[in-house]
Formats: sequence, C-alpha cells, structure tokens
Amino acid sequence: MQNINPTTTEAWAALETHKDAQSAVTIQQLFANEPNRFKDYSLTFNDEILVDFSKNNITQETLALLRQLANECALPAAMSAMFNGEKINRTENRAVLHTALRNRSNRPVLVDGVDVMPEVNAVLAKMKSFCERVISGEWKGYTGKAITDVINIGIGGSDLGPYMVTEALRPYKNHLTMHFVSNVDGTHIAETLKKVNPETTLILVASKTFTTQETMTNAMSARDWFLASAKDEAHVAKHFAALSTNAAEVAKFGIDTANMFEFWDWVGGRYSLWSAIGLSIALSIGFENFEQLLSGAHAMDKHFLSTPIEQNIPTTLALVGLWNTNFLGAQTEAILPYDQYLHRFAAYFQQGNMESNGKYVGRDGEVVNYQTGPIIWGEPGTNGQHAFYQLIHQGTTLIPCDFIAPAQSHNPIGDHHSKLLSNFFAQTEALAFGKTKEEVEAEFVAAGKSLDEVKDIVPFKVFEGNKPTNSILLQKITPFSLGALIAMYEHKIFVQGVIFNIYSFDQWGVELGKQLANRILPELHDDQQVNSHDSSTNGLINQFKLWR
Ligand SMILES: O=P(O)(O)OC[C@H]1O[C@@H](O)[C@@H](O)[C@@H](O)[C@@H]1O
Repeated sequence: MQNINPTTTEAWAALETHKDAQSAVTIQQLFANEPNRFKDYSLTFNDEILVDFSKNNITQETLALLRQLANECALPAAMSAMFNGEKINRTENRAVLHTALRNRSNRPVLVDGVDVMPEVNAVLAKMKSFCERVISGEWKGYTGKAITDVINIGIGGSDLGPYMVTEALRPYKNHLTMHFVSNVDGTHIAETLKKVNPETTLILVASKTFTTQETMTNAMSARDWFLASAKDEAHVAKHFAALSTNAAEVAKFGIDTANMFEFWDWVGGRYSLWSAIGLSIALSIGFENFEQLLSGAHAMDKHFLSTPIEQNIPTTLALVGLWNTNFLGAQTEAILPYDQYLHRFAAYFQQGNMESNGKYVGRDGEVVNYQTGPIIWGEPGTNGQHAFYQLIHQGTTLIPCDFIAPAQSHNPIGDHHSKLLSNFFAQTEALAFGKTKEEVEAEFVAAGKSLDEVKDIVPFKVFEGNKPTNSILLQKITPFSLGALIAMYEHKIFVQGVIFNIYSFDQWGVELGKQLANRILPELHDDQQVNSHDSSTNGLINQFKLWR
C-alpha cells in the first residue's frame, strides 16, 4: 500500500476551497436547485438494496473532487492489494482476506504463493457436516440426547458478528436456542448457564488467539459447570468445539482437535464472521442460509471491485462520510436500523469501524493532521427517536446518520410496518428540511393563536434542518441481502482507511489496558495496601480491597 498523506493531494486542497462555498448552501437549497437530486444521488445494488445519499450537503463537484482524492490516494491499487493477498496489515505482517472466505467463485487467492481456497473450502465442508449432524439430532450429548442449546463463548470479533447476524436472521432460525457469552463478569456466564442443561448443550469456544482472558475464563467456568454433571472428561468432546487459529492452545485446553474449526491469521477478528467464527450462525440458520450470507457478501465484493467509482456504493458512502467528518466538521456517525432484528447492527460496526480506523498514526509513522475514523453508535428506530434524536435535530453537534430499513417485514402484523417506515421516511425529511420560524408561526396562527402571544416560544420550535443522512432501503432482510449489507460497510471502512493513510487491520490500541490489567490482577489476590501506581489508581484499588 502506498503511503500518501491525503492532505498533500491536489484534491484535498481543492476540497478545502470547495468546502467554503458548499458550507454556505443548505441541503434544502440543493434540492430546490436540482429537481433530479434523488435519481442523481442514489445507487442500487442487485435490485434489492437502494442507497440514497442525496440528503447530504454535496454536489456533483463535491463528488468529483472526492473521487479524485480516492484516486490520488491510490485506492484502486489498495483494493487489488487487499483482494490479492498482499500483506497490507504491515504492522502484523499479515494479508487481509476476509473476502477469500466468501469467494464463492473459487478464484485462486494466493498468500505467500499458496492458494488459500482449498483450506477455506475444507473448513466450510467440515462446518457443513457438523451443522447437519447437530441440527438433525444425530450428534448426541453424553447421555444420548440431542443438542437443544448452543453457547458461543467469545468476545469482540468472536462475539459481535455471530450475535448480530443470528439476531438479524432470527426468522430463518431452527429449533436450536443460541446463547452468547462475552463479558468476563461472572454474571454473564452464570445467568446463561442457569438456562441450559449440560446434557443437551453445545459450547463453542470462539477465539482467534485462544488466549483472550475473558473467553478463556468463561470457557474454563463452562467446563467446570459441565464436568460437575458429566463427571468424566471424555465427555468434553461431545459438548465443546473450538473456533480458532491456534491449534496448540486448543489442544492444551482439552478440546479434541477433531472438534476444532480452523481459520487463519489473515482473518481479522472483526471481519471473522465469514470464517469458522460463523459456526454459531450456521448452526442457528442452517448451513445453506450461511452460504447465502457468504454469497451476498461475495456479490458486494464483486460490485466493489468491478463497478466504476461513480456507481460504486461502498466507495461513495466512504467518500460522503469522509466529506462530512473532514470538511463539514462531524466527529461521529449514527447507524439507525428501522428493523428490530438489526438491534446489534450498530454495536457490530462500532467495533468494525472504530477498531479499524480509530488510529492517530499514519502509514508513514507520523501523527496525522486530519480526522480519522468517526465515533460510531446507534440504536434501532423508533426507540432512538424517543431517546437521543432530540440532539440530532436541535443539538449543537453535527451527526450524520445512516437510516436502514427493509421494505418487507418478517412480521407483517396490522399496520406496524407502515408506521415504522413512516417514521423512517419522516426522520430523514425532518433532518434535511427542518421547520422554519415562518412555518412554526403559521402553525400557531392556524391553531388560533396570535403571534404576539407565542413569540417567546417560537425559537424553541424551529428546526434548522440541513442535517446529512443516508437512507439504505432493502427489499427484505435475507441471508443474502444481509451479507451484502455487511460487506458494503466493511468496504466503506476499508476505503476510508486507505485515504486516511492508516493501517485499518491492526488494533494495537486495545493492548495497553490488557497489559496493565495483567499487572494489577496479582495485586488483587491479597489485602495488602497497594502503592505502586499513581494516587488515583492506588486509592481505587485500596478502597476496593476494603469493600470487597
Ligand atoms: O478472538 P480473540 O483472539 O479471542 O480476540 C477477541 C478480540 O480481542 C480484542 O482484544 C480485539 O483485538 C478484537 O479485535 C478481537 O476480536
């Protein structure tokens, strides 16, 4: 990957000038000036995902400059470097090949000269036969009963993706009840184990490294709980499987390597739901549906690779996002799914985006002089409307939002879905167009009030509008369309990382906390006063020791 500070490009300088002119124009005015704005600023994927980015403060000139920026930052070369297995994760000396995991075309993908596809396909075949045996009931627990419950023990990328997708695809689920345990807080595993029977529970220990403190602690507690009933360690093989890259640690833990589903160091944790880490997804919805998820992502990969930049959906979303953060001053982006099944979608991309692009050092090793990844957060609509939308509409912080909704509900009860979608449409309209002082006054007058009577209240009821949003309308949330949607966001993050000139696929920022926790843990084993830290940390630890 090339090393180009984006602020040194011609496009960046032009965008700085363009921004001054553009900031003087509102989204309302842009719609008034351009009658075809919706048509000209929306793209469709596969006739099932519509991405409308017209309600942003952009013109064709903005887009042209942003595309020039992407080209000056060598985006096409970076794309082929990633898809072709180059070690673009330089700080860990690894390739980045989640796209190979869903490479349904089986085009050879070489890492160090070796095609990874045979290994990918072998693990998929192993997952398929395992899923079939567990789902059909052929796989028996230690007392001869079929499996009823599956617990995925993992954290970060080994939890968020599988949990988000199994929730998103609940309409496709079978009889297996899924549970996800991530937090090292004993409450998480304890409350989960209360709900299940060791005779009929399958435990997936999901960890790329198989050394993560939270996961190994939860897995050991689950093992103790299991053995308290099963008594014999030989039974562990019927109830524990490992999803990992680390065969040695899996064997040390006592899980039969026949029950290990492998993946590779070129799969980043937050991009791993397509790998063996997706076993809980495949168990929950069946292997064929899991393959559909992979196919949807693969279709988006093909779109991303082969569609010209003007029609390229992930690239366009990345460029518009970058414009909002680096030129219009936004520091955050909200993801707001109008679909209850997508209730973990924002949490998933909180990790996906913030762990990938939350970096302050560029690929040149220097501190960057521009904004990198935004703060990502969100909740499903309409819950968010009654909680934090106040600040989006009338606060002092600019919050670009992605609104996501399916046209078809899996639960078409009464007029729920029309009501839900009326809110989806209304919110982006309100955010873009707002309500003027004159409109507020006219409403009062229509209600029989005099302007004099209401003049003190009018300012509080004005909505400035001009708040940027993207609307992402799907025909229906299916395994295929969800796969495409996730891959769309993954590539958006990739494109931004390329332009930000950062390494998007490492995560050194999570290490210091782990290191210090490991230093503190032994200090908590006795009641001795601690004085090896700063006064705040000492004070907190010592109070904890007094109160525990
Ligand atoms: O899958 P394992 O190795 O347990 O890691 C789980 C998580 O750990 C964190 O520290 C991060 O680095 C995440 O990217 C990762 O997904």
